[in-house]
Amino acid sequence: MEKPLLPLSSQLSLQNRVYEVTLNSAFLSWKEVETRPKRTSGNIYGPLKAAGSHYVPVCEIISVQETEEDCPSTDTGKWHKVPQSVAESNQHAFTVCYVERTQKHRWRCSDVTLHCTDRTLCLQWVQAIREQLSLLTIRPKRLLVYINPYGGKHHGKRIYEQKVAPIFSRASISTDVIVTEWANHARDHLKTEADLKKYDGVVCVGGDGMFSEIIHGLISRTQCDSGVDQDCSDEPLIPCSLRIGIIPAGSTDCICYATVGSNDPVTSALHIVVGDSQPMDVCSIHHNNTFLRYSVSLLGYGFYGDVLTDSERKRWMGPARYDISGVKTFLSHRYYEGTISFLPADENVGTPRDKLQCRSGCNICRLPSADKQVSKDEESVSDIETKGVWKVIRGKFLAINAACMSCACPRSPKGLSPSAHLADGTADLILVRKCSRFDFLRHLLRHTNKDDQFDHPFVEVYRVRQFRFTPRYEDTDSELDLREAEGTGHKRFFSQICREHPACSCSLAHSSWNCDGEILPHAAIQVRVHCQLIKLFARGIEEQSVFEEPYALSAI
Ligand SMILES: CCCCCCCCCCCCC/C=C/[C@@H](O)[C@H](CO)NC(=O)CCCCCCCCCCCCCCC
Ligand SMILES: Nc1ncnc2c1ncn2[C@@H]1O[C@H](COP(=O)(O)OP(=O)(O)OP(=O)(O)O)[C@@H](O)[C@H]1O
Ligand SMILES: [Ca+2]
Repeated sequence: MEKPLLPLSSQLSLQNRVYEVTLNSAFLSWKEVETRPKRTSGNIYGPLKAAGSHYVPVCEIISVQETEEDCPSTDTGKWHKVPQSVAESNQHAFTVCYVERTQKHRWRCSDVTLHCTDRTLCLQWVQAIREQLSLLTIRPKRLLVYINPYGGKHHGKRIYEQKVAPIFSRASISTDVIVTEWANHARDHLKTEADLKKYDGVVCVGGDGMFSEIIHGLISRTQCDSGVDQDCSDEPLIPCSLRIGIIPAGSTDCICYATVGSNDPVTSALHIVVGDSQPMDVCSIHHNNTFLRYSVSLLGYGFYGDVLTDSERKRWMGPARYDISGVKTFLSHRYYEGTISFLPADENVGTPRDKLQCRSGCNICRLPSADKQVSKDEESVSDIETKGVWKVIRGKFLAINAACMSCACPRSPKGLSPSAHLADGTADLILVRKCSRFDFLRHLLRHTNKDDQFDHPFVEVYRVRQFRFTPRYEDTDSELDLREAEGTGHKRFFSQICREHPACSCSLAHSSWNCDGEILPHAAIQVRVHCQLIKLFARGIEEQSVFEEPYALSAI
């Protein structure tokens, strides 16, 4: 058959009606054609413009296939009706499966079956659409999939088999699937064993912890292959080339929620199929000259560290463990003392308190950042950063949180820092100073509604590129306190501090860092944001209007 020329246009039938169907390099469209008599022109029959017009961008078509009439279709198992009308009296049809947007940023597979007058025309349409799809080279063809069978409510395997695998096979994506057998199985496999050249991407089925395993495996492998020493906190890291997909099946799923807008497995699978790409910042965390971990979502000391420590003992409860531990930690009302020093970001990346939220195609994330200027100006990242002025804050805190992105999740739909950006090379540092239980509750409540959680006198927030934290008990500047602690025992040391603050009923204690849901072994840490170190199969959260009025005719 000859190569079909574009635009291709034919009158095809759909549900007993005739449609003008057109394919060009950007869209597949079908518009109803009426064959009722034109009143103004007597007995002449002619097409009238009908209301129902549909436009599907070619980049959102998942697949096309010839449809066998009067027998079950191969992938849906549904029986097609025997054509009744004159228009459908022929048996030749093809089905186009495409992305449809529904509520709350969710995507669904939708399909349309168009009937042709003869088989040649039908094959011409199938060939033309397949040819356009083959030009979309950004789409993955081969994926390496890791499933954590124990994440969230332990539904990972079922979610993958029932909801995701059928979509991948419809889109002709081949997969190698590994169901993990122990914690860090996926990380170590990626780091040392996996033949990454075979794949166009890596997919994890699980929660934020499982995603963390994948990035640790991929980032370490990339640095190792390029001879970069991860222990050296000043050395720039090499970005990973493989994209990562997340099929949410965890307890928080904040990385999926904040990059796609929902925690729906079908939506995530479709973002993978269409080959979306969303760069993302990653924080590296060091203790002196030892690399500890990477973080992409929450790095939290104090409240969120304690919630995590307590919740790890309650893993058997599933996602509810965080709420139980959250209430318990809230009631214990512990505060922590220490010093935070940080390098503020340039003003052109906005501030955590502006209302500019990171959305699909975000302009802030497209700005050249200090990190990206490095190759142009032949100046190292550390040269640029040392020109900045470090700020130092010492005090008593209920929580110290760093969010590399919004951390939006079902528990907090706008997240810990609603205006944080996915790929701007900065993190938002949120300091919640010691305050009453009631005030802290007001602050927490604002994570669940539209009110500004930073609009409290005891909350400060800074956009930073690097920061350091030293808890008071490790702070060499507090030598007097330390000597006192050594000489008389920690118990007396802490009780003395509490006596100094009789008005507040909180108690001073040591906490741990919650690093994307993992506990860090050190409290004194150095953190640096690496701009766009990884890429996800996502596009950021789409503006609401994109799916409310998908493709207004005036825009085409
Ligand atoms: C009054 C209601 C207040 C609700 C406040 C909800 C704020 C929720 C903010 C969630 C931010 C999640 C950031 C993402 C962190 C992930 O990298 C990590 C791994 O998945 N998840 C967690 O650490 C899991 C962290 C989960 C934390 C849950 C905290 C729940 C606090 C409940 C306090 C209730 C006080 C009630 C007093 C009577
Ligand atoms: N086969 C396995 N057996 C035990 N643990 C595993 C296995 N595979 C992965 N893990 C570990 O399970 C932990 C939790 O997994 P995951 O993040 O998928 O779920 P979650 O903790 O319920 O969700 P979230 O991280 O979103 O709160 C991760 O730290 C991961 O390293
Ligand atoms: Ca960021």
